[in-house]
Amino acid sequence: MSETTGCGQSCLHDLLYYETNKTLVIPSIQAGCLFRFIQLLVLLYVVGYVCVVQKAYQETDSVISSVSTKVKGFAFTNTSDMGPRVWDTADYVIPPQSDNSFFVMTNMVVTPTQTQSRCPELPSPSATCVDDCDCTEGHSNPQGSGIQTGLCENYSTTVQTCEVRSWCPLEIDAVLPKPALLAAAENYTVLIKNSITYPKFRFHGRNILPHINSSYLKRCEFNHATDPHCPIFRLKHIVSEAGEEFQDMAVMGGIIGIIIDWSCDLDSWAGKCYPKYSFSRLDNKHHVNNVAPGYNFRFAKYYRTADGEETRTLMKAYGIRFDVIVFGTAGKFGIVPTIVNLGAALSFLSLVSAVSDWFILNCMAKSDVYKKHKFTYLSDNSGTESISLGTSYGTE
Ligand SMILES: Nc1ncnc2c1ncn2[C@@H]1O[C@H](COP(=O)(O)OP(=O)(O)OP(=O)(O)O)[C@@H](O)[C@H]1O
Repeated sequence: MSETTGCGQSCLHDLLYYETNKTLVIPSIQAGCLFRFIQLLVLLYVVGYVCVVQKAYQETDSVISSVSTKVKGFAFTNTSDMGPRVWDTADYVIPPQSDNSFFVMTNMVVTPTQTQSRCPELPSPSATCVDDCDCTEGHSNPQGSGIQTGLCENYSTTVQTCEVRSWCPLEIDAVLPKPALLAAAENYTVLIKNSITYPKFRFHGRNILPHINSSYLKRCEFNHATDPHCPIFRLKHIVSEAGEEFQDMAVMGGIIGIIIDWSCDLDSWAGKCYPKYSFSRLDNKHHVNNVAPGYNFRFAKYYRTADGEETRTLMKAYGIRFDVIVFGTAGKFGIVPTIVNLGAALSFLSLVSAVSDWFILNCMAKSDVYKKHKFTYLSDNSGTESISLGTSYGTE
């Protein structure tokens, strides 16, 4: 009981007694060096990392951007389906314009003069038949080509398949042209127009920089080393910068990212704000898991024959979709972040004496002597110190 009372009293005293710092000068070169070294580390952190690297004195804003693109170039094909044919931008850019991306057709499977009629389904385990009982009228397989009529017909002299109501003749895409039909697409060029704004700082920018004039625009071509600000890019160059071979990619198609980085320091002393371009393949190109590779879709062009019958040319288009990805954060000096971050960083300075004290009181040879002088307890009634100040403890 008395022990509890004693502890309670001492806790109460600890709580109510006033503690104040006193300065203890330790004439130790070792302790002094340690103290200055930790001070230097904190200062380097504040100046080097917080101010120079992090630029914590700046306010920041995220970019808002708009993109438009225009592809140019020609390709020539001579196939049995289409005969000799020149392809220009209106033929191979599908759709003609879209948000932040453009698709360039590089390869295709063309099925001309399809009409609404009946024809035997392409041979597959689910479509082959022996007689009409194997086919169900009205049945359709999403992987198939149409709606079954319920009849079993000769597909060839050796194979019978269920007849379907569909656009006939059916598309056969088992064999893909290799090299790609529009292999010449590697020499197409694309003009990318990109306007950005940082609303907080009322900053507006364009990737067609002020020093670019129309004659330069007509002849320039982007190159990291020689023309890093030219907004016209050769497709082959984009794909090779993304680490891919254009002709390989042209066969099955794929997706490439054109990344425009507008990260800028808008302080007047920091220099101009220019876009930085980089390129990367975005779709899966995993060498092991290479199921369903590439990028393709179908579209058709519809006609009416002289006798009024509707026909169409079906295209299965393979190609490269280029996604233009714009990102960036701008920073500019602001008084509020400066005060807040500097205050937070400088509060680390209080760590310096804490770390030094710990080292001196625990790791140094005379730590017992230093401990005695570090804490002085004044007795209640006499007002004299329990350990006298000014005790000599020698010099190291
Ligand atoms: N893909 C491209 N490759 C090379 N130059 C291009 C490309 N797209 C546009 N240009 C050129 O860049 C300039 C600006 O193009 P913009 O589309 O603004 O003007 P335009 O007069 O409508 O172009 P055009 O009629 O030649 O398509 C023009 O000189 C244009 O010829």
